[in-house]
Amino acid sequence: MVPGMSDPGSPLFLGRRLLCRRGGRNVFAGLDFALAAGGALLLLGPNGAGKSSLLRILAGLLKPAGGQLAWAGQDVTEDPEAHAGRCHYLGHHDAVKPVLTVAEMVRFWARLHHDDPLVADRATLAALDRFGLAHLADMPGRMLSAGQKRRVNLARLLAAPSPLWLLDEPTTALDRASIAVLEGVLAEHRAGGGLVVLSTHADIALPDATVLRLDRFAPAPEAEDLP
Ligand SMILES: Nc1ncnc2c1ncn2[C@@H]1O[C@H](COP(=O)(O)OP(=O)(O)OP(=O)(O)O)[C@@H](O)[C@H]1O
Repeated sequence: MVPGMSDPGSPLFLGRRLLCRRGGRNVFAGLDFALAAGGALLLLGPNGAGKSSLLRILAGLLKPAGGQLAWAGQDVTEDPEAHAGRCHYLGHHDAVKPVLTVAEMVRFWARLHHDDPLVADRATLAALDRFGLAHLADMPGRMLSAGQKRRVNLARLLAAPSPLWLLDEPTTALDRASIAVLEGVLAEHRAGGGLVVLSTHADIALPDATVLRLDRFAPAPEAEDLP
């Protein structure tokens, strides 16, 4: 069981009447969701529908123009640090440092999470192994391919466990075998009570996920948007 989880079945992470406004325009409005431990939200919709914006709102990186977000019944704005501590947010850009090796980057995350360096090192090795990166452990970030960089980012999900995974198009640049590994990792995270919110334009197995089509929450054009 991931630390910080409540009983399976009861809603743990809730969004109510979320309104997203960017660049002076409403992107989506009236968006509700409820996720219990082990639950998943699959965000779909065309380019510009607001998938990345919603993920940034859920991570606390972007303030919604309206609505509420609650974790275990508490508004997340009451304790933003606690919320940041329970999220793993993976955006479009891979946080890969050109001069650090694969192992150094993953170990950085593991040591943030695990106080005992031996435990952190074990978690690093396990994460590298799971994402097929063990043979690249000593390779600097600048020499990695796009898919290898993406796998380094995904490895931190395992190296530094957290209950809420917010993943923006995580399959980008991954080959089919790596997508299968990711699918297995997501399933294990959920089986342990973890939550997943994931946007994608590709096929990925996320059994029993709640599907949110962001374009369905597009508000009617505002007066100033009309020609
Ligand atoms: N930094 C920004 N400033 C202003 N508007 C923005 C900004 N980033 C995104 N937007 C706008 O917000 C809307 C939603 O963008 P977002 O990136 O959330 O969509 P998306 O569904 O993730 O798209 P894609 O499938 O292309 O990744 C778009 O109309 C976009 O132009």
